[in-house]
Amino acid sequence: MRTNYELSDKMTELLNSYNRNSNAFQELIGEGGYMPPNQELLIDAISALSMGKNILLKGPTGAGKTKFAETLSMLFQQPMFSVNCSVDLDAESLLGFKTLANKDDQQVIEFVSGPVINAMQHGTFLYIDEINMAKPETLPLINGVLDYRRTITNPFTNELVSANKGFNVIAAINEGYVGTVPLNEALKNRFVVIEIPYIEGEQLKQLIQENTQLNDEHTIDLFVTLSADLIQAVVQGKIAEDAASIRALLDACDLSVLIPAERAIQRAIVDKLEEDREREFVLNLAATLF
Ligand SMILES: Nc1ncnc2c1ncn2[C@@H]1O[C@H](COP(=O)(O)OP(=O)(O)OP(=O)(O)O)[C@@H](O)[C@H]1O
Repeated sequence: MRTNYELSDKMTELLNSYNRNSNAFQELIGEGGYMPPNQELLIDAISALSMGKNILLKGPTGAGKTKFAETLSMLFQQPMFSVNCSVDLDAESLLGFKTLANKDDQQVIEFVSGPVINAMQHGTFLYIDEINMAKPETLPLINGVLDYRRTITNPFTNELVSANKGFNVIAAINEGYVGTVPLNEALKNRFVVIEIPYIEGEQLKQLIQENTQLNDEHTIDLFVTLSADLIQAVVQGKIAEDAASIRALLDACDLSVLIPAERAIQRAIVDKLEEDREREFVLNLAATLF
């Protein structure tokens, strides 16, 4: 495989174990904490990053996109600088800013690098979360960083910065979420897209067992069923996407250890919904299960 930088020993071990279909592959992924819904998703993300391509993790809220990025950063043994996008994101929060500093009793102007420049210079991963929350005019600033050039002329210092070996970009997008804007085509074009769906069934059961304090198997099974029903209701347009978030489900599982499950669901899932009919729908669902 042609790579833009040498794979770490751990990566080589990982790909070898995958090729041999060994359990070591599962164990290595397990260490990072992300539970992939299928192996293709994992292999495709690892392959793209190994070849120096940017990946765009696309999926609903609380589907594990950030967890996946952290797991990839662990697998590649690459620290990760992060940018959280919002409408306020500007060149300074991406690239850095100038400030006054004291050097040898003299005041000098220093440039403090932001996450993009830091990740490029250190040759590490850069995670851009909620990439479609940024104003459309902001991110094109880093188009050159994201394509074959892997460079940027820092507008604050006028220096040309080139990415060091190992620099890679992982972005996350939650399409259709309130406040998001469609991703600019030129920007989207610079990524390989990896869809991140919610995990379900046995995998979700295992995630609940490993990540919450709930250990009653029957109750866990009910939460797994609740999750499947919520996902279906989202697909049918009956409730907002947030209702099916695995993050919220894990909170409900935890709370149900100390308070009744229905109330746990109300606090963790129902009360975040905007409309009465959505809240009623989920409450009814919970009442039929618990
Ligand atoms: N497949 C999964 N494997 C491991 N953890 C998961 C998975 N899906 C969800 N989670 C858990 O759900 C919670 C939310 O995950 P995370 O923050 O990564 O989601 P996200 O997709 O980045 O959400 P958002 O779009 O809201 O930022 C975390 O506690 C995470 O561990």
